Amino acid sequence: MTTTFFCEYKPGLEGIPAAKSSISHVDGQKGILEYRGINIEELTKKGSFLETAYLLIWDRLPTKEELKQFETNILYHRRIKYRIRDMMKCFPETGHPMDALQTSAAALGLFYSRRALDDPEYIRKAVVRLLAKIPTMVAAFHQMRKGNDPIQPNDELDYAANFLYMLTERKPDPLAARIFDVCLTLHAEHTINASTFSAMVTASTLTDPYAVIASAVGTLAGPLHGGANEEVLLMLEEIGSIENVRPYVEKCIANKQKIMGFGHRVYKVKDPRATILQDLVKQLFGETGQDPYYDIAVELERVVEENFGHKGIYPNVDFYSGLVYRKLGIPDDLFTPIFAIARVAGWLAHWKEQLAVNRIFRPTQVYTGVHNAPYIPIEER
Ligand SMILES: CC(=O)SCCNC(=O)CCNC(=O)[C@H](O)C(C)(C)COP(=O)(O)OP(=O)(O)OC[C@H]1O[C@@H](n2cnc3c(N)ncnc32)[C@H](O)[C@@H]1OP(=O)(O)O
Ligand SMILES: O=C([O-])CC(=O)C(=O)O
Repeated sequence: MTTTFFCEYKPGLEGIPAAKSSISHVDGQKGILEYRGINIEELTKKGSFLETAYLLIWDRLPTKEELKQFETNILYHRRIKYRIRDMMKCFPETGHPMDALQTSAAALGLFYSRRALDDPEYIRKAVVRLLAKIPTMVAAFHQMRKGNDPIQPNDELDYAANFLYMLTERKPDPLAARIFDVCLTLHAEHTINASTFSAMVTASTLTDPYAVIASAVGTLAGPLHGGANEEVLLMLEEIGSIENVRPYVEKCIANKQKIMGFGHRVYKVKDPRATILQDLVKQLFGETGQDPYYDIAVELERVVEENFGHKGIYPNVDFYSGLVYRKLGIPDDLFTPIFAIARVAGWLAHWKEQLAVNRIFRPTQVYTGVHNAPYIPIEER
């Protein structure tokens, strides 16, 4: 029997619509990103991360009372069960925090997996629990791998400030907390990227939301996606000086090696989030002094544009974020977990949207193997 294919096979599903969504929109030619129609520049200037999460998940900006209630609910659920802490204590301290996060997010399902997906209250609680507990789990693993007890959430601090506090046990200064909150808003959502697609595929089987988030965390970790933010700093260190930028780019061209933090499936101009993040690094110079890696990054952007601009290869969101986090005193291997903390908002919005119109994802493939192959007994192979 022959199978008819109605559309051309596209590696990486480039340009193939796999869903309808009203959550966010990217104009890759003009460099515009909107969440529920609101431009990202506007949201980062005027809004907060939790307000943005509410907007993404419930399709409108919250009223003052709704936002207060949402923030209070999240604050109330920030602690994690001692059994999850004990489980995390057994993780190898040399393990990557993204692996620790994926495992811990999945473990939440052991406690809360009722799967009442048609119950709005179940959905609301899952949203609150995941947004509340993921940062606590990231910070707890960070403390425990250093041999410390986890630092309990501080009820006087908001979402962003509390995360920074749980990393250091020091209340961050208001500018640092505000900049971190802007970073979370910037990373909260980005249409049907790889990790969101992963979340949607997992959601489409009607499994529990903890499995949805765990699968998305695993996908985000890769160096072609969220994991690139950590790789960028390694690359800047390897380059080491402004003079080495051009030889480094030439070496990448000769070896057909990707330059981390550059290129995007959708943007053919500079990612608008990279522009905002670059401004944030510069703002932090006022507080913590210049950074030699920033100068290398700027030169790298110039040389990459010179060589690859014609191909539409410009900095993406992962290029400048690590420099901001370093200025905030955050260790490099927490950069991608921080991306995950923010992206939980977008993943949950897509989970909810998927459930409303669900049909299991089950694409087709172009079979390239043989037929009627003989079974050769093991002694004859
Ligand atoms: C949050 C995020 O996920 S943002 C992306 C983070 N990832 C990175 O920064 C890793 C580096 N970038 C990349 O690997 C890619 O640009 C991706 C994965 C982001 C997008 O991949 P795709 O859309 O599949 O583009 P693809 O890899 O096919 O590249 C298209 C062309 O641009 C080139 N190219 C793309 N990105 C880069 C790069 N960073 N450095 C050098 N060349 C690049 C490719 O070599 C290819 O060239 P060719 O047509 O001559 O063969
Ligand atoms: O959209 C993409 O493919 C990757 C990206 O920038 C994101 O997930 O933020």
